Amino acid sequence: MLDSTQRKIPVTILTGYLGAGKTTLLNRILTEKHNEKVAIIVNEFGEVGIDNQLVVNSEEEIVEMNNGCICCTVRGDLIRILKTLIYSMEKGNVNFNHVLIETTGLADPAPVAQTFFMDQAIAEKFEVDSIVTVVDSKHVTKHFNTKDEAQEQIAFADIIIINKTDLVTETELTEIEIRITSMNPTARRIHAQNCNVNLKDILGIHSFDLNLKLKVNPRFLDDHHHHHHNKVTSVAFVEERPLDMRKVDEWMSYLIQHKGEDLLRYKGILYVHNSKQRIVFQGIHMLFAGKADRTWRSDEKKVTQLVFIGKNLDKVELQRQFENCIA
Ligand SMILES: Nc1nc2c(ncn2[C@@H]2O[C@H](COP(=O)(O)OP(=O)(O)OP(=O)(O)O)[C@@H](O)[C@H]2O)c(=O)[nH]1
Repeated sequence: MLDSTQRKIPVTILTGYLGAGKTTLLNRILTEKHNEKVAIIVNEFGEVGIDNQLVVNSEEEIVEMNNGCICCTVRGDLIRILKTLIYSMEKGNVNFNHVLIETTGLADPAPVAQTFFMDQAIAEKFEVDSIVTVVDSKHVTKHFNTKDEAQEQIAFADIIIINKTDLVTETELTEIEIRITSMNPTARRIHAQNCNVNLKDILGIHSFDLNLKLKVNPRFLDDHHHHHHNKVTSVAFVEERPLDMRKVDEWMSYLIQHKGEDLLRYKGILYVHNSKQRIVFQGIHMLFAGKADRTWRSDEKKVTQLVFIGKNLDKVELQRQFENCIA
């Protein structure tokens, strides 16, 4: 049980634009050895939760929040979840000494961090350890001038993981680094591939400094957040009939060619005809990969779950194209 003499529970806020590598980092935290026992809160933008199915099996406590963006509509949920976690720990039902919040790729981290200062009960039990922002080297230059969220995530970070360095040249990487430094000169920058960072560099580092955040945003502690995600919407499909993989591939080629710019993120688990394995489907703009994942378990329902996040998404058209892929 926590009392006032005990240290507060450190909280890592994990941000990064859509597809940057947050779940990849989360899986490292869940599988690699470190001293923390981490309770995880995962928030996704689409109404169908895919990430929870891409997270490795582990004994850690994982709570999903799928009904809105953590920085806007579901901040109340976040407070409730944190209070429930404390209550469950005090009852001896769960055990953790660190909390990690994976935000949606569109979340502004400031209001999430603000939660830990504005709600007194939360502020008594928790403290922000750091804001860790994962950057997709391949796509970040697209976002520098257009995506407020991506910029806020960088500006507000304590640690910036410059990920996917395998997809860019040395020169491109230097340019990205210069740009990021100009946006946030104080954050520590770490280069990575598949977020292969030393977890000691990101967990339990006490690098969140409120005064520094107030310099970045003097209104950080004002409680009026109006964040409209720049007309980004999501479309999700859930289908129990198996899909024809050849048709899915054709559909993806078509979408990438015609809608690649607008498709910020698309991902899912596919139930494919004549395949014993789940097909995991991952896309960011024009970069798409579908690969065989684990075998379907006998105790689970085979079902396709697919989410598209982007601008100008035509739900009716996508629905028609998706239905055309049913085997
Ligand atoms: N080539 C390459 N691919 C990577 C790297 N890191 C992650 N990926 C891939 O990028 C895709 C997106 O990674 P995720 O970890 O799901 O990204 P995310 O930030 O959790 O995505 P959202 O939650 O949808 O915003 C996946 O297909 C990863 O395997 C990397 O360093 N290099």
